[in-house]
Amino acid sequence: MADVIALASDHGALDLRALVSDHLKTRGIAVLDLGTHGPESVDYPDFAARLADVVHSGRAARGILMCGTGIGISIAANRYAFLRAALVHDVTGARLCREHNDANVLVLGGRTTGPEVARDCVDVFLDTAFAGGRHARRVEKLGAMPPL
Ligand SMILES: O=C(CO)[C@H](O)[C@H](O)COP(=O)(O)O
Repeated sequence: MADVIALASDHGALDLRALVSDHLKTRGIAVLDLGTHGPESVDYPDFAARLADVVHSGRAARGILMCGTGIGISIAANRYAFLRAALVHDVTGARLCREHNDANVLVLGGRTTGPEVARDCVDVFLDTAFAGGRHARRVEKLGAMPPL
């Protein structure tokens, strides 16, 4: 289901995740919401793992992750070799993470990024293609990096 976008966050980005979900649905994009579904304190690695599972199984091609800053959940997501998760704070980052890094996961901070910027970042992330060329060689090297 290449058109499905998976979403997941911890409690630090509940409002932003709801906003992003609504925005995606307004664009006609199918959303697979992986939680968290309440305000209780949870652990962001668990939600990166949920998203990794659905991307790995092919239930979603791309995802958007959020935590308070986006930092912890991006660290967690990038433990999975098939995820290229980019923590972004502006539309330039959202564009370049697609053009240069072929990022398949956008990461936003629920406590650091406002709604307008977040919506713009989502749109640019979804609408920008990987540029390939010299960047393809580098992305291939990312995928081939052995664990030490
Ligand atoms: O941003 C985060 C990780 O990078 C988390 O959302 C944040 O650390 C959660 O903090 P707290 O338990 O104090 O709500």
